[in-house]
Amino acid sequence: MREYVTHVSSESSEPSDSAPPGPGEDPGPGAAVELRGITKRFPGVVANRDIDISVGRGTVHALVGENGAGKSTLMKILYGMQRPDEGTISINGEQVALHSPADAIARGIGMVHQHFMLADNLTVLENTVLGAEKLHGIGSRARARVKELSDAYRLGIRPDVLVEELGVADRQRVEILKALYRGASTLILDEPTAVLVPQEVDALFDNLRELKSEGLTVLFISHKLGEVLSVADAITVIRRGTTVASVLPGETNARELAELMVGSELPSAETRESTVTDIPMLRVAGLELSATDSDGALRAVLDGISFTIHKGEVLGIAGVEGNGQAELVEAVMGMSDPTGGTVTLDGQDISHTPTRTRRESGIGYIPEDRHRHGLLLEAPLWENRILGHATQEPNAKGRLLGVRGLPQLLDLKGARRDAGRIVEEYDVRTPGIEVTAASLSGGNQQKFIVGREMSHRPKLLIAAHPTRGVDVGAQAQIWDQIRQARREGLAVLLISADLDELIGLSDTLRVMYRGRLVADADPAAVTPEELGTAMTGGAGGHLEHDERGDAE
Ligand SMILES: Nc1ncnc2c1ncn2[C@@H]1O[C@H](COP(=O)(O)OP(=O)(O)OP(=O)(O)O)[C@@H](O)[C@H]1O
Repeated sequence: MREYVTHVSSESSEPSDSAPPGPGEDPGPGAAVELRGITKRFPGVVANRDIDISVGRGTVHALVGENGAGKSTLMKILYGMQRPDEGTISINGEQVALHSPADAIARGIGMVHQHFMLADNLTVLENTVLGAEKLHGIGSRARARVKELSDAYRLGIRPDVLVEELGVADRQRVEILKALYRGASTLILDEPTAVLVPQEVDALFDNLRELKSEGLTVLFISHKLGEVLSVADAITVIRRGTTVASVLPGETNARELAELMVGSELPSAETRESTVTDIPMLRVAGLELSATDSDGALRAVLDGISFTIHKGEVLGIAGVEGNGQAELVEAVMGMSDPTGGTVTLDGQDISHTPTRTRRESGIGYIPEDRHRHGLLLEAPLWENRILGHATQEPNAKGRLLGVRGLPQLLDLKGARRDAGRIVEEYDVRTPGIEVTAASLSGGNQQKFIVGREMSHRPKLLIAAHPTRGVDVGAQAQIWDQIRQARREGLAVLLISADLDELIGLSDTLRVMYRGRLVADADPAAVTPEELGTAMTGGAGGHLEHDERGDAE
């Protein structure tokens, strides 16, 4: 295995003088990517400041840093989506100007975004060649090339399957294949493990090692420091827009990395203490929902779901994405119309009440898709303070007018003031509350949503992936906030792909598989691997399997 690791130092900031390789020529050792003195300014923010990174060809290079540190901006610059204000980009020793992703692709840069960009109703093969070639009449050459790439990198691609039938891990492999098909020799992956279960993470890392052994270069962003240490050959730490260190995984550990990222020590984890009462807060009984498959068959997406969450209890639901968790959340929030079953909140049957009423009755909601359900991306932050809470203080004033459909008067000053408070208390890194939600980094958007939802002191918090995309420091802070509220009686329905989060926060853990709750696990005893097995339909370990899936 070849390893090229460059430390950020004065010597390494010398410009590379190696000539670009000719077509088909072995590029030999050297840097696949060199970024020198990259600076990028947005109004009120310097997102990247004099960044230096050298990524060795044929290595896996990780980029870590707290939320808003500037990682995504830097990767967007390398993928031609943003132009730097200063600095140079060299690819395989040649200085380049990238005006668009097409330029980057032509230079052998591929990117797999966090939100996949595949067309559900097309096959894997069609998705792979889409954009690179005309779709009608995909020739046998394209098919052969897809198979060849899939075999060479052991991606296990089935070309004729519809993408909608694939799970998250398979979709990710299609995205990787798609980049390889376009000739990528350097792959950028943005938080690739955020949505994978442990077994899938292992499989992805095998794929990355395979790519590396064939001479490809991988550059990835991650907040999961344990994973970074296990797969990367080199790690660059970015803090407040600039590179502060480049380290070797063998010479550091997660704590040290976290300290480099945040510039201070991390809060230590809290010990487990139970605050569960015997007062039911949310009772879900016999929830049923069906959906029509692509072949026209009716399939149960919620199949007799029953559970109770008490005051002071966190009920965690483990499951591979797409097994009904999203539908369960929508049903409890009143965003869908289940065909059977009841939802009771604090003794009130809310099965047929609209979402707004449910929120007003005390449900806080951290949605899975923050862009679709959590934020108005083009609106300023203070307006986002109002979203979902337009009839509640501090966003509304006066009494209800009693006229149907007329809300209270909006209290814009109140909303502004409180948005400022959330920014302060939840350490949302932003130049102010007047900027759009879209201009915040992903992790900072998430912190704002968590702050907003916790501000209304909900009785029940529905938290879908509450710390997805946030850095380790902010994650510890959000966990503390949830634990603190739980101590004061909050009930939480927690859906998460982060098994450490599920195990660490939950008082009760259940596994969802194909629309049913199929197993119970003791959070104090179960391991992430055992949970991962149950989530993919397996049995064993510290889990009690429930044949009917409706133990209530
Ligand atoms: N289009 C934009 N307009 C204005 N500001 C922006 C824009 N994109 C990013 N920023 C700002 O640049 C800074 C860096 O953001 P970036 O998304 O690169 O951070 P990140 O390290 O990827 O964070 P995270 O881990 O939360 O994804 C942040 O302060 C962000 O608010």
